[in-house]
Amino acid sequence: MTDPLTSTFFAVSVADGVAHIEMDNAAKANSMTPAFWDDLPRIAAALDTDPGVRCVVISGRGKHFTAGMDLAAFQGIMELTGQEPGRAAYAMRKLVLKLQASLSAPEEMRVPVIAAIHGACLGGGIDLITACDVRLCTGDTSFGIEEINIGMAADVGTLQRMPKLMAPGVVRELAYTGRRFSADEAKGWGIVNAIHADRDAVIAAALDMAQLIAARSPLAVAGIKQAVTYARDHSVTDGLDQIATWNAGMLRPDDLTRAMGAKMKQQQALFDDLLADAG
Ligand SMILES: CC(C)(COP(=O)([O-])OP(=O)(O)OC[C@H]1O[C@@H](n2cnc3c(N)ncnc32)[C@H](O)[C@@H]1OP(=O)(O)O)[C@@H](O)C(=O)NCCC(=O)NCCSC(=O)/C=C/C[N+](C)(C)C
Repeated sequence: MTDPLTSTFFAVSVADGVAHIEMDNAAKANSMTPAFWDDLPRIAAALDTDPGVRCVVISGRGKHFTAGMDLAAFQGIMELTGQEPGRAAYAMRKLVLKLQASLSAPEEMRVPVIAAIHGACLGGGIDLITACDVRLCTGDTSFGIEEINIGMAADVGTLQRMPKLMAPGVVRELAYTGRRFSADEAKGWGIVNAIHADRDAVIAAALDMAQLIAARSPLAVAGIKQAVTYARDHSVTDGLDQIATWNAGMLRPDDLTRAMGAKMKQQQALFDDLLADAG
């Protein structure tokens, strides 16, 4: 059977509870080829069902995080429009839904995903990072909702998730104009948590954060991820109801005892993995 972590686009490694997914198409600025779209959901699903994985870092090899959609592949997509209009529209909708599912994969994982961003982060790159839990970047990162510059509205997550992460008026400006924006602007708007000196430093910081998360109760971390995403999409009242039900069912005396016992002794608590099939 083929290893689900094997990919022509990504290099994946797992150590001490942290998975590192690296985009590895550096010669083309990690532009998103068909292998990106096919492999990301498969890799995310495989890591998510690995009980030993407790946090994920995603980064890019080479000079850039990602230049977004591979423009050569995009030409191929456009050829669909040469078909009978109804069928072409049907096929295009199906394709966009497939691309959306790929980029929703980080959000749908039980474990947090941290994006370590450097260089260019354009177009599909913004879709990708807005589906992650946490974003860190380098001072030289250049972001852009680039789709308007190729004559289209972003359609795989940016316009839906980004206004929930920062001021909608600013998102509109960036999406309408397609102007690139800096790391300082991104930090000022709260879409990135911190700026680091260079690629090595941002990846090291992301891996350090991932280690801290990996040392926490994986059940509690999964509960937090689910609650924050639920709260984003529902009212406060519904969110409070959701977390009450979650904790009523999922709060584990074992984890509480271990966490509190270790805290009293100023030690690091050790928590059991989630079951392999816990999803
Ligand atoms: C700023 C960029 C990314 C990098 O600039 P640079 O000066 O550092 O490097 P260079 O321009 O020489 O690029 C290195 C090689 O990478 C190739 N490249 C770059 N971007 C792409 C791309 N998007 N697709 C394919 N190949 C790309 C470039 O041709 C060089 O290859 P060679 O050495 O010539 O063989 C700068 O490259 C840049 O601005 N790139 C364009 C970015 C762009 O317009 N991206 C599209 C964004 S729109 C999008 O993502 C839409 C998504 C919607 N959806 C998902 C639904 C399709």
